[in-house]
Amino acid sequence: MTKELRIQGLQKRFGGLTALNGIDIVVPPRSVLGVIGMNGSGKTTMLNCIGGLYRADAGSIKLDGRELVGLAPERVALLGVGRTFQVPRVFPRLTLLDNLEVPQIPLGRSADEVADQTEHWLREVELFDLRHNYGEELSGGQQKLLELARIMVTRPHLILLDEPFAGVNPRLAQLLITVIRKIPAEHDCSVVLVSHDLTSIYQLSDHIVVMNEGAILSQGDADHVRRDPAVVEAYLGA
Ligand SMILES: Nc1ncnc2c1ncn2[C@@H]1O[C@H](COP(=O)(O)OP(=O)(O)OP(=O)(O)O)[C@@H](O)[C@H]1O
Repeated sequence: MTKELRIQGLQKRFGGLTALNGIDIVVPPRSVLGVIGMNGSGKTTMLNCIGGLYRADAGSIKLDGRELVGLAPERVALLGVGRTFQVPRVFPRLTLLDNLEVPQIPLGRSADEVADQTEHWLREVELFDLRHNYGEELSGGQQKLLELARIMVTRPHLILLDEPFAGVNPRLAQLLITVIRKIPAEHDCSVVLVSHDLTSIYQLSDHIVVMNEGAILSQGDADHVRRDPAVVEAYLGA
């Protein structure tokens, strides 16, 4: 069952720089949260704190009441949080089949279940015909699709997508949008989507958070955020 993500008072500093300055966000079950903001506003840092790559200095991050702050990335992953990266991290020397089978090893699934999940997700991202190819043979956009499939085979409760559309050609970007849109309802999983691609964010998100210098500048649905004078000013300049 999908779980609620509740972030309260999240702070992260790097030396004298405050990258996150008291962030409060709730991501309800089966929803898509879009996160936008200028370069350096703290979007990736927030994903890194949720995923356990960075330890927050203050605040809490709870997945259905379970505190994630202080857990190692592997523990967070085992609790059902999947993560993709700005530069996709597929296994370059493994076939696509192996890329999707490896993450299922710790889950103790039967061989049939592993094969079913693998085939399902390779078809979903339209890479099944390339299943015997190596990760490194894919284009950058195909690698982003494979990376998404690789976290989805674990049946996560929450996925964190960092710039999934960056450097992806329009056809594959549209396929990514189609796949991401179905995830909450069909796979009972919430999505936190960080992107500079406002059109995709507006299309996909139930709720949008606009970050600025480590704080939340605005939040609401697409209509609210698009019209918020503070957002217009931040994006278009005063
Ligand atoms: N590991 C780190 N060490 C030091 N400073 C860091 C580290 N990670 C991030 N920062 C700093 O924290 C601030 C927020 O960075 P972050 O990458 O979270 O921003 P972002 O909104 O994701 O930016 P972009 O849109 O460019 O990816 C920046 O000033 C960045 O330089």
